[in-house]
Amino acid sequence: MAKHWADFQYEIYLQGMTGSVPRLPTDLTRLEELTEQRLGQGPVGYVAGSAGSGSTAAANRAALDRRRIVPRMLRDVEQRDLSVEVLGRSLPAPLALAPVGVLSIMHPEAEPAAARAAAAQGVPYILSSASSTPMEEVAGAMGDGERWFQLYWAKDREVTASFLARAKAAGFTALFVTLDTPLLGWRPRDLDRAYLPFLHCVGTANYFSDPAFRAGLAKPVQEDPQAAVRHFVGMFADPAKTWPDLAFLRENWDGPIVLKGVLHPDDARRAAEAGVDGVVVSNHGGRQVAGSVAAADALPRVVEAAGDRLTVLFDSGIRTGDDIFKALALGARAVLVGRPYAYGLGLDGQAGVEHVIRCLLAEFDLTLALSGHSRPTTPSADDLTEEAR
Ligand SMILES: Cc1cc2nc3c(=O)[nH]c(=O)nc-3n(C[C@H](O)[C@H](O)[C@H](O)COP(=O)(O)O)c2cc1C
Ligand SMILES: CCCCC(=O)C(=O)O
Repeated sequence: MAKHWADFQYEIYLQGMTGSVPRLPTDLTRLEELTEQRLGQGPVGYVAGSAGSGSTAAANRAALDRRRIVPRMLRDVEQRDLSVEVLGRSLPAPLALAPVGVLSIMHPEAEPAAARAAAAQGVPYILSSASSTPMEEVAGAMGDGERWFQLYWAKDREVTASFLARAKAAGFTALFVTLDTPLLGWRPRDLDRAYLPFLHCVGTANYFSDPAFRAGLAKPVQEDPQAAVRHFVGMFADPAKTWPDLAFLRENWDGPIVLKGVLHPDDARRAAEAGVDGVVVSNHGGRQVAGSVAAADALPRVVEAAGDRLTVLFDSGIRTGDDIFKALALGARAVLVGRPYAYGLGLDGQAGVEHVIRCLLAEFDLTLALSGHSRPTTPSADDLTEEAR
């Protein structure tokens, strides 16, 4: 019989016969608390935190929880194939690791460990341009794993051009351009501790190692790290950008381009007109606009507007296999997951990230089968019911 992601379940039980249990919980919602006990409130506050009073992050969860699956019976789900085509590639499952910056605050092995975990499980890794490790080093750790690159679209054209050239040379194929962070959101949990993580990785980080970025500094990073961080916050993104500016990226990147952080159907239409390949329906895990629409509530209208012109991906709030099922049933081709793998990294390095990927996909495989499906492309709105708010 073909290997299924769900086999992880019996692997765990069978290992139990020799007295061993998983090192981390299989209910991934428990990871945040454990990571905080291990690493303290500063780093975990940054990762767990969100904009304002946290209402958007809560709404993301509520919008997924409110939708309930209506399982179907007797539909032969013995042989399942979770693979999906995304941006011209066949992925083993509808999952990728979301770009999460400054991972050295979670674990000293940081992004390379997360990227190795993704490559080992065959899942694409989207490297953040705010990585605490230079992108070439992360790419070098990945073997032939699928490398996608996330761009914060800098004010300084030379810095953007340098990032694109470096990413291309390092073998990154798709470009994820994050649109929802032209400014950093209002994040009280970090503000109250005056905790901005960039000073913690100024010696190593991707930005600070970039020649075009360094050219803009009056003194070398090591001599005045605070000035380097000040320069970074002033230029990593550009609130003056508008839709026509996308032409610069289209001209300077040969591979697929995906716009991350689209919530309005008209923005999806503009994305299609701009000639990009996809969008990620996302509110940045609730970290940017407090009071914003829940990502899952925005998804169906974006899917409708995209038609067959764009690949629609989804993130913000995915914690379980049934969340993945719901996002696909609402029209996403695949999902990204952020915080859970950052906690897995914090608790157990590469192995912790692999644990998170395997738990999510085992539970998704079982949810799919137990709901009467054997392919991730077949769930639809007909498989869901929506409870009253
Ligand atoms: C600590 C942290 C750092 C992040 N850094 C980035 C980043 O550098 N670039 C980006 O596009 N998104 C970034 N994100 C947003 C994620 O890519 C993703 O949209 C979000 O985490 C999804 O929500 P989830 O954490 O609920 O899965 C970050 C999220 C977190 C939690
Ligand atoms: C400068 C912001 C980079 C990290 C980020 O996107 C986040 O914390 O959400």
